[in-house]
Amino acid sequence: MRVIALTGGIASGKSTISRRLAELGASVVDADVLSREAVEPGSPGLQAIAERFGPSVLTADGALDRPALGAIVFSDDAARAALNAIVHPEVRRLAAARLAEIGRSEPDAIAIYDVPLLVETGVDHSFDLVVVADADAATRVERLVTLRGLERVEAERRVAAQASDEARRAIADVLIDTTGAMAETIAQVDALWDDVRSGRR
Ligand SMILES: CC(C)(COP(=O)(O)OP(=O)(O)OC[C@H]1O[C@@H](n2cnc3c(N)ncnc32)[C@H](O)[C@@H]1O)[C@@H](O)C(=O)NCCC(=O)NCCS
Ligand SMILES: Nc1ncnc2c1ncn2[C@@H]1O[C@H](COP(=O)(O)OP(=O)(O)OP(=O)(O)O)[C@@H](O)[C@H]1O
Repeated sequence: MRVIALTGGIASGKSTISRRLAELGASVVDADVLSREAVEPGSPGLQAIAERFGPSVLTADGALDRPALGAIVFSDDAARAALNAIVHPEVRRLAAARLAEIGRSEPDAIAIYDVPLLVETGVDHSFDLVVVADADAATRVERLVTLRGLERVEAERRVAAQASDEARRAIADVLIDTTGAMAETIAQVDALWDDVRSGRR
């Protein structure tokens, strides 16, 4: 099995890329999905969050109130670091387990680990290739405002809570420019897939 890490800032187009790679035959593991599993009702992660942030970050039925917690952690670096310290070790554990499972059941698989915070959490050497979805910060803010309905200030906070474009480019083996037409993103993904399948990458 080969494991390709796919990273990029918020609204950079990672989902578009991983969806296309899945269509082409890759097995995708998504850190955002795992981070939701890590805080399911009844999980130690959710309990730790409730202890650190108090009952205002829980909904009436005891689940995580994501907008409430987001409002806290995207405007407070210390709060975000505390949340990361609770959630990220569990995400890492779940990702390792999922990838190991894929490796066992499909030894020839090309696995994609879609991980928004690869720079922030530290790149180790377990990836055969690092692919970065590359859209500049201004484009990402614009997408968050126009496509996801965030207030501009909120969008800017989220972008500022992440690594810089330069830091992500510095770890990239392959850059996919996601600022053009959708078809151009797809064409770059298809070319990458051909390179990986044929061993050129
Ligand atoms: C703060 C939370 C509750 C907000 O939930 P919400 O549903 O609004 O956002 P969602 O989880 O879908 O994340 C959307 C995007 O925000 C960005 N983001 C999320 N968490 C963080 C973080 N801690 N630091 C920087 N960016 C982040 C990522 O680009 C992510 O793809 C949630 O993001 C969370 O629990 N974050 C901590 C876990 C985490 O780091 N997840 C991201 C990668 S594993
Ligand atoms: N050329 C392009 N390539 C990729 N996405 C594009 C392009 N042009 C516009 N978009 C839009 O930009 C948005 C990118 O969002 P997407 O959910 O793919 O990003 P993401 O990196 O997965 O975000 P998040 O970190 O929030 O999970 C989508 O709404 C997509 O339709």
